[in-house]
Amino acid sequence: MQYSLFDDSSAAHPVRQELRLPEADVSYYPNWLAAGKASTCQHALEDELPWAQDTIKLFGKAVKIPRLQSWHGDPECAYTYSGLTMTPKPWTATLQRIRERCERTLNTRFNSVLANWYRHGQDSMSLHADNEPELGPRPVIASVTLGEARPFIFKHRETGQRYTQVLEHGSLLVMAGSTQSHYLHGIAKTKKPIQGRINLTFRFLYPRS
Ligand SMILES: O=C(O)CCC(=O)C(=O)O
Ligand SMILES: [Fe+2]
Repeated sequence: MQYSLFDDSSAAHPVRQELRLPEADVSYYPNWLAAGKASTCQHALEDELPWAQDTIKLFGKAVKIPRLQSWHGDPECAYTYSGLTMTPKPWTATLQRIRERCERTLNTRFNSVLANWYRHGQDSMSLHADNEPELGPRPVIASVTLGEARPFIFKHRETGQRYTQVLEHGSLLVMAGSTQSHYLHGIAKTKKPIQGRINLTFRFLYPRS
């Protein structure tokens, strides 16, 4: 597919908003990708990735996750998520382009990405922290939204205080510092009739020693 994610000036100096969450480091970049490019990426990823509804173990029972997923990365990355060990599939052209753009905005490296496809309002992700040992103690997690806007919920682990940031089409949310130590995050179900959303969370995994 012929399109460039790099030929617009907004890529070099995207507008950044700092979210006011105590004991966290969270930034939000609205319109990080222009709407047309974000839609092109969304539809390319729908076709490109080998989406699957994976199964996790919940209290000893096999349960299908309420969304589709696909995990991609450099060959040395293997990742355990809710008891499910995944070996990464190779980067596709669209994932690689978005990865490079994230790396350029944040001046950091990512070696893997978890793609999530929330097909409708009944697809969700329960509250969790991205705190697997492979991520290290203060991971930088870059989360790109393509498609329907969904509220992203933060819940402080000690106080229980909740914060919501609606993640819009083409936006980038970055969680860094001690965010994962102090907060859980997730995407709730909704009864509203809504369109699909693809979310990409780029991570850097340290090899297991
Ligand atoms: O869909 C989202 O915005 C959240 C995804 C997420 O938290 C994850 O993949 O760990
Ligand atoms: Fe997460």
